[in-house]
This record gives sequence, C-alpha cells and structure tokens, in this order.
Amino acid sequence: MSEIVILAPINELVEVAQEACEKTGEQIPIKKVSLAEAVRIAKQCEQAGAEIIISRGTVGSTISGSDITIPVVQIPITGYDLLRTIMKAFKCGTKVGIADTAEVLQGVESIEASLGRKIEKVQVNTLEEVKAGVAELLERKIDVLIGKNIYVNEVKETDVKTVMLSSGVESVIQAINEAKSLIDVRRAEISRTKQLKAILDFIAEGVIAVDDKGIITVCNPPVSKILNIPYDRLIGRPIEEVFSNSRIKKVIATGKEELNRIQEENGVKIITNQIPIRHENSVFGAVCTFQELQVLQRQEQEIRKKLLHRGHVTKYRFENIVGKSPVFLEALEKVRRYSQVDSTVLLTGETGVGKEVFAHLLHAYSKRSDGPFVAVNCAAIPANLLESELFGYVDGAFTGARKGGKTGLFELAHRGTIFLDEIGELDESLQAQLLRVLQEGEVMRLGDERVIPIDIRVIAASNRDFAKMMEEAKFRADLYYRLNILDIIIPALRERADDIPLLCDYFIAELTPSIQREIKGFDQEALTLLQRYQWPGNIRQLRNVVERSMILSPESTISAETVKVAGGKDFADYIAAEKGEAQDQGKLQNFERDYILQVLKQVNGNKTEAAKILGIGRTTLWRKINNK
Ligand SMILES: Nc1ncnc2c1ncn2[C@@H]1O[C@H](COP(=O)(O)OP(=O)(O)OP(=O)(O)O)[C@@H](O)[C@H]1O
Repeated sequence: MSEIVILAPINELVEVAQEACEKTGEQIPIKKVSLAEAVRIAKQCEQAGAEIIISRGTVGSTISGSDITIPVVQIPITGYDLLRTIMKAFKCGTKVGIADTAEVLQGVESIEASLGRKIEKVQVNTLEEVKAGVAELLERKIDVLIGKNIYVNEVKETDVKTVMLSSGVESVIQAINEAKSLIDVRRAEISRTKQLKAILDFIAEGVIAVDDKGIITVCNPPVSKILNIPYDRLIGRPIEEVFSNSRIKKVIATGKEELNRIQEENGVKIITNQIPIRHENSVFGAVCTFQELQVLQRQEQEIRKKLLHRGHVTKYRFENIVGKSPVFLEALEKVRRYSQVDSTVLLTGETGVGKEVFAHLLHAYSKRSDGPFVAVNCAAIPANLLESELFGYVDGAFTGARKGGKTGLFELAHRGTIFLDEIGELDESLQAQLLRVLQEGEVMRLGDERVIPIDIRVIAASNRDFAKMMEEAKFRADLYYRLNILDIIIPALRERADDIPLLCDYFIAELTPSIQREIKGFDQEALTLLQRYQWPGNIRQLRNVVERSMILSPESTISAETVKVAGGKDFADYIAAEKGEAQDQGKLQNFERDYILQVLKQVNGNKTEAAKILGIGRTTLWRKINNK
C-alpha cells in the first residue's frame, strides 16, 4: 500500500485529485468514499500500511475524529477556490448565499469587498447547525446557494440553484505536499520514540510518566516487574491507582521535584524520585523513577566491597621472599610469629630492604587476611592532605571537599590492616591523632562529631632513627612505645651479601617475561662485584641493577663489565673509590717496605735490632718486607 491515500467524498474531487497526481507525478491511490463508510475504509488503509490520509470537509474531520492513529490532512478551500465558485454562482443568479464556518465566511467577505457585490452569509459551527443555516438562507430568499456537499443536499427539493464549493488542483497539490512533509516528521518521530523506548526498556529503574491530570502515559517493563502489576493495567490509569502513596499530583501542582523518598507499594519498599515535566513555564506532567530498596542496598554493598578491596590486597606470600642468611631468616621467623597476634608492629630498616613486603606478609598470614590491607605512605601524601586521607571527611567539611564526603583510610582498613609507611614523617598534630586512634580504637571524620569505631591492626615502618628523633622532640615517645610493641629490624642487604646470588636468580626469573630475553645469569666475577657493593638502596636498588643488566648485556651471561655499566654512577663511583683505596694501600705498603729496608741496611741486616728500632715484632717486620 502506498504511504499516502486520498479519500474523496465526491466525484468532482476524485477528478481534481487525479489531475493533481498527474501534475506532480505522484502515484497516490484515490478512493471515493461516502460519509457512512469513511472511517471503515480509512482503517483498512491504515492496516494495509498507509501512513497518512488526505481527505476533505466533513469526511476528513469524521476520519480524524475516529480512533484511527495515522494523521489526516485536510484538503483546504483556498481563497482562489472561493473566488472561482462565487464567480460561477453570480453567473447563475443575483442573490447568492453561503452557510459555512467562520473561517470560510471571512474569505467570502474579502472577495465581496473586491467584487463590490453582496453575498448572504450564515455562520455554521457544527454539523447539526447545517440544516438551520441553510433554512435561514432560504428565508432570505437566495436564488443561488454556494456550498459543500452537505449544504447543497439541503436545497435539492427547492428551486434554488446550487454551485458546489470545492477545492481546486492547487489545493490538492498543497495537501499532497503537506502530507509528504508530515510523513518525514512522523518517521523521525517514530525512530526517536523507538530509541526512547529501547532506553526505557533497558534501564533497571522503574519509570512512569503521567500527564497533567496524573494519568499514566508511559511506563517501562521494570514498573510491572517491581510492583507486580501487569503492564496493560498501567497505561491510561490514574497514578493513585498504582501508587497509593504517590506525591506526583503534588509535584504537578507545585512544580517542585521530590527526591529520594522511601515508600512502600504493593508490599515492596522502593525509593522514588518524582520530577515535573515543564514546557515554557507550565507543568504538563511528571515523571516518577524508582528502584527497589533491597536491590539498591545489595548493589551498594557490592560496590563498597569492590572499592574496599580494590588495591587493598596483599601481594606477597612467603614463597616470594628470597633469603637464606641467618639474619634474614631470624627476621622472617618474627613475621611468622607476629602475624598470629593483633598487636602493633614497628618495622625498621634502611630504604628498600623490604619493609612493605614484610607488612604484606604480616597481614596475609593473619586472621585478618580476608579483610583489606591498606598501605599509606605518609611521606608521599602532602601533610595538609594526609589528615583528610586518613580520617575522611563529611560533606562540606572544608572548601574543596568532595560532595558526599569521603571515607578515610582508617575506616577503609576496618577488619583489616593499615600499613603506615614512613611513619617518622608524621607531623606533630597527626602523631597526636594517631595515638588517639591507637588508644581508643575509633576515628572521627573531619567536620563530623560522631565517632566511628574501627577494628584495625596497625603496622608502622620507618628508616629513621627513632632514638634521635625522640631526643630532638621530633617524634612523641608515647607514640613510639605504642607502635613498638612488637618490632622487626630488617637487615640491610650488605649484611646478607650471601643472599645476593639467590636474589639475582629470583629477579632474572621474575623479569624475563617482561624483558623477553633469555638470560642465564651473572658470571662469577659479576657476582663478586655485586656482593662487594654496599647497596645503599638495598633490594630495590639490586632489582634495578639486575633489570638494567638484563637489558644491556650483549651475552646471555651477564659479565662484570655489564654490571658496572648497569650499576650507574653510584656503583661506578664506589668501584672507583675501592680501587683508589687499594692503590693508596699499595703505595703505603711500598713506602713502609722501603723505610724498613733502609733501617735494616743501617743495622747491617740485623732483623732483631731493626724490629726494636721500628717498635714492631720480628714476624710483622718479615710480613711487611714481603708485602704479606
Ligand atoms: N626478600 C625479598 N625477596 C624478594 N624481593 C624482595 C624482598 N624484599 C624486598 N623485595 C623487593 O624489593 C623492593 C623493595 O621492597 P619494599 O618496597 O618492601 O622496601 P621498603 O623497605 O618498604 O622500602 P622504603 O623504605 O623505601 O619504603 C620491592 O620490589 C620488593 O618486591
């Protein structure tokens, strides 16, 4: 079926419509319909796929007033149509009359003025008034009646002549053009509606829209699912029949939204948002969105869980810890034992010795291992931010505070462990606050008066000399003793040089996948070099040197030369200094030897005599002469 159909009430219009189609090149079906069958035929066309109907006069208005859903375009009576008809009427008689709507009569008036002739006019507003309108014209003794079909029919039995008022070809072309642009608009509208429907169907929230009288015009599937009401019992019903507690009418009346209201409907607890729909300052409906409270709470718990544990998990197990030297094994043994209790631990050791690794282990092997592990580097966060990071804050606590407030790290560590690295960097005020947290087991968010009880284990770490800091009053003694209930001193790498080959192998295995090179290991000379170095940056520095050596090495076995390059400036300086020291030592030894030989010469080679003069034993003298 064509997208446009013309339903014409009279033969004359059928002919005009055919002419219009010929002129425009349009292939539009044209059907002649009587008023009685107009709606039935229009519906048939709709079912067959027509998107628009063009018709005229009473037939047109009857179709558009029916329950048909496609639009009806009326063929207009233009001024030109009127003029043509009036001229024709004056050729048939002298007293011309017309009964029609105010709009048509207005057109007649302007033609009367330009023709300088009078036409009898009666205004008709409804179909029921047609008979009376024509009767009045007859009383005024007209001899010609201008009118559409229904008017002309009224004077059939009289002597009055009739001229049919009908639309010309231009009017039909105008209607066809209007119908075509309406189709474009309607298609765009349909695709927009489909898109909106897809969105509404997809979202999990229930959405209900009502008109200005509170009648439901739109709702999505979750509405019937959440409230357990069939979809077809929702559209077209007053909102209060669905929502006993609805505030929507109030929202429409006041134009004010109502947000986050908890209410119960059909035995289901829901949280609703109701907002007015406005257009040019007037409210013409409202939208209500809602969610099931239980579902929302479940989702919130999930999110909280994810947030809490994201990045707050331990990374290390005993299997990842390398070291066999007695000093190191001693420290590891302490980790095993301390992980079983809840007391605060203070980890000390130089930078890069593995304090954080130890803190992870203490948590991973404790009964809190299912809870979060929150690591805070007190030196990495600016002092002015650290307090709000640790304690959190409430909405509007300070300028720049995030809307909705923020959970502090202490709270995030609830039922888990908080690792306060570089604790020696805490300023005085935070030291006092931390002491309170440790003593009371509770925190208070910034800007809040409520205390939040927390269950956390604290592990602190530092590479600072606490004795010196306390002496200089830079660290509170009471806090130090509160933290240092259990202590673990992690040895520096230089104190366990025996572990260096093991660590090198471990790092080569760990780094091979990312570097993508088959490296066998370090040769003996390289290992000796690595074991001689002082490692101020400890394991972290060693790991870096291993990584660089793996990248730089021309062979699959890393040589001492590569290590020297990979070690960087510090390493090179150290090696140079060591070499320099050895040279100086050699010079000194030679100088000593020359001096001893000179003394010996003076005493004619008498070693006992020479040893006496020099104040050394005979064996030492012998050793020094032989450079042993
Ligand atoms: N025993 C170990 N076995 C294997 N790798 C280790 C070991 N100890 C430390 N590491 C590695 O050494 C690096 C430094 O460790 P970590 O960050 O724990 O040191 P730290 O003492 O906390 O340093 P800082 O004082 O600078 O914070 C990390 O890459 C870690 O994986």
